[in-house]
Amino acid sequence: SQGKINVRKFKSEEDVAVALANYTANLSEKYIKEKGSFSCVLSGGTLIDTLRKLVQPPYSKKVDWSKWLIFWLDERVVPLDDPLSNYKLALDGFLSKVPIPKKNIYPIKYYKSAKKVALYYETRLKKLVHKKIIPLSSTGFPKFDLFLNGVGPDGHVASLFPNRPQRYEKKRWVTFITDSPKPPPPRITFTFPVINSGSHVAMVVTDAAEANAVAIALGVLPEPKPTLPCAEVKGKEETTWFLDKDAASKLN
Ligand SMILES: O=C1O[C@H](COP(=O)(O)O)[C@@H](O)[C@H](O)[C@H]1O
Repeated sequence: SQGKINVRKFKSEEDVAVALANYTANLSEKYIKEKGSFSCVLSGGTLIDTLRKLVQPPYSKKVDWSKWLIFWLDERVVPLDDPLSNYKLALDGFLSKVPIPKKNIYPIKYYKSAKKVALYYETRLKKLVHKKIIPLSSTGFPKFDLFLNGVGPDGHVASLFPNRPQRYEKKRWVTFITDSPKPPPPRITFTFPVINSGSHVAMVVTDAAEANAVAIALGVLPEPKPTLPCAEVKGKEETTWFLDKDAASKLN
């Protein structure tokens, strides 16, 4: 079973950034108290900029960064120092600003072959589950504490796109795509069974370009068949949509 869905609407992107910092800092405190660590899965795109308040006081002071574990929702198959890399984006905009131990950051190693990159990350995750660094959910997939997801204008989430088969993957933890409609074409991505085994999922959307996708996902506009990938995201405890005025503009 999946958890409840919350929709939080804000006047501006700035207000979303503040609320997201508060929400993430509170969850970090809760999980560290309960289990001694906090696993956080980062997407690329605009999300990293929306996280900017978290690395500033008062939030940055409240968080025990030494207990954070960082993973990626998806990655572009490019070297880690390439401007298109989601790792580089997170490093420059977030990770370089807070004292998360290097050993707790799990970048997705680059190989030329997308298939090899996906296999590498899945194998790495399986080892972490075996060592009990990440727990296994009753679903048989790893259980992360928080997913911080963005949404694309076409309704994609992670690198799971509307007209691509990866969104239907049921067995693998990580899969790959070589013809992503959004550049660059080769990417790897967590699959839906992994995302939907996560405890908390934040869907962070701050652009008018995504307003239609948001309204479809939240049942205000009719769903296409098959529905959009972003409509299929549901965390085990809760899914919280953080929307600014523009992203929420088609909800009323
Ligand atoms: O390509 C990607 O796009 C999505 C959405 O990005 P946004 O810029 O529209 O927020 C992102 O979540 C994903 O991680 C990224 O690889």
